[in-house]
Amino acid sequence: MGCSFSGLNALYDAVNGGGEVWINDNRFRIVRQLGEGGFAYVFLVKEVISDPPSNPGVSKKFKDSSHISDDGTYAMKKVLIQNSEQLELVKEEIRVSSLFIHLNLLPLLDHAIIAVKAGPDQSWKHEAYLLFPVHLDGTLLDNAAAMTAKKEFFSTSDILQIFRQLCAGLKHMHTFDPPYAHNDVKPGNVLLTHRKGQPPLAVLMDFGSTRPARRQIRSRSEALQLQEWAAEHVSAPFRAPELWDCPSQCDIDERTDIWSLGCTLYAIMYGVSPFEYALGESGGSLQLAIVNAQIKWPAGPKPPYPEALHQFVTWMLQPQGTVRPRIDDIIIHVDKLISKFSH
Ligand SMILES: Nc1ncnc2c1ncn2[C@@H]1O[C@H](COP(=O)(O)OP(=O)(O)OP(=O)(O)O)[C@@H](O)[C@H]1O
Repeated sequence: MGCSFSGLNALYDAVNGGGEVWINDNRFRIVRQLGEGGFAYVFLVKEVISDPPSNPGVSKKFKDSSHISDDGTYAMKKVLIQNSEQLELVKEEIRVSSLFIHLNLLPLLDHAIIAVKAGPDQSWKHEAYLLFPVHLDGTLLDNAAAMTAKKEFFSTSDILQIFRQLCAGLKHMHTFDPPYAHNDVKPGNVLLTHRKGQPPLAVLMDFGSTRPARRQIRSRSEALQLQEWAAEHVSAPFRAPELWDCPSQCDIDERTDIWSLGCTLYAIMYGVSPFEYALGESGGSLQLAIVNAQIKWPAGPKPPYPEALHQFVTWMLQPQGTVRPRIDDIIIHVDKLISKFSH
């Protein structure tokens, strides 16, 4: 077994062959695949209730959670672990995901790491299973792409309400003790749920790159180490300038996320990060466009977003991290825009 199998086969192989998986004391039936990432597959699963319950109350954390779904469906992420470094990364993702409890941050409900015999040499490999509430309306990226295809756009009011919720989730992380940076804020990491008569619910997910935010860089080698880490963990079009070209003497903080937040607000409006847009079809260096904070706005009458939103994005895309606004400043400003543009 390994990456050559489809996710579903791998899962059936790994777990007793019946399309079912146990996570600690709870049994789930796999309904379908929802998505996939680098080394992960995400499935829609439905809890199988045994009669009588096999071991009631043992998996306490999950059973006590306020996120038990009405119809027993959840999202289960299966992570294929190739080596000890990946095992440590998954353990860190599990640790960090368990820290935050906030309406706009996807909670980890339960998890299990198992060892399986795999591959032609039947060597031992690890697999991790992470259980989350499911959001079936897709990510902000999926929604923006579907709308662009239909030549539709989010209203200014919906954009501000979605953005406000992301800020609320990030504020929880940025004001944690110690403060955490999400490090991968982008439309593909925001799950949306449409609600009748209300703006969509926005939930920030994927804490695989989340780390304590504050780092003191005091040498060339520390700067290079940070750049290397960022190249692997922070999506390039949304990555802050100081993570591309880090000075040998500097203090990095959670404002790397504010840069990504600015790119995300742009992408909710125009479908791509501002720096992907700046490069256009002619190509060029993404890094150069980012460190020069080269922002271009799509021309044309549609979509008709107010200039105040453009200025808001430009404010967040301040190339110098130390003078970039903090999440509290952003929230004050977005609340003002909400009262101005929402009716
Ligand atoms: N709770 C959920 N509800 C519905 N769909 C989900 C859920 N979690 C993840 N997905 C889907 O699965 C996809 C991959 O999930 P996720 O981003 O957690 O994986 P990843 O391996 O960390 O991805 P990446 O390589 O982009 O970092 C998401 O883009 C989304 O489409």
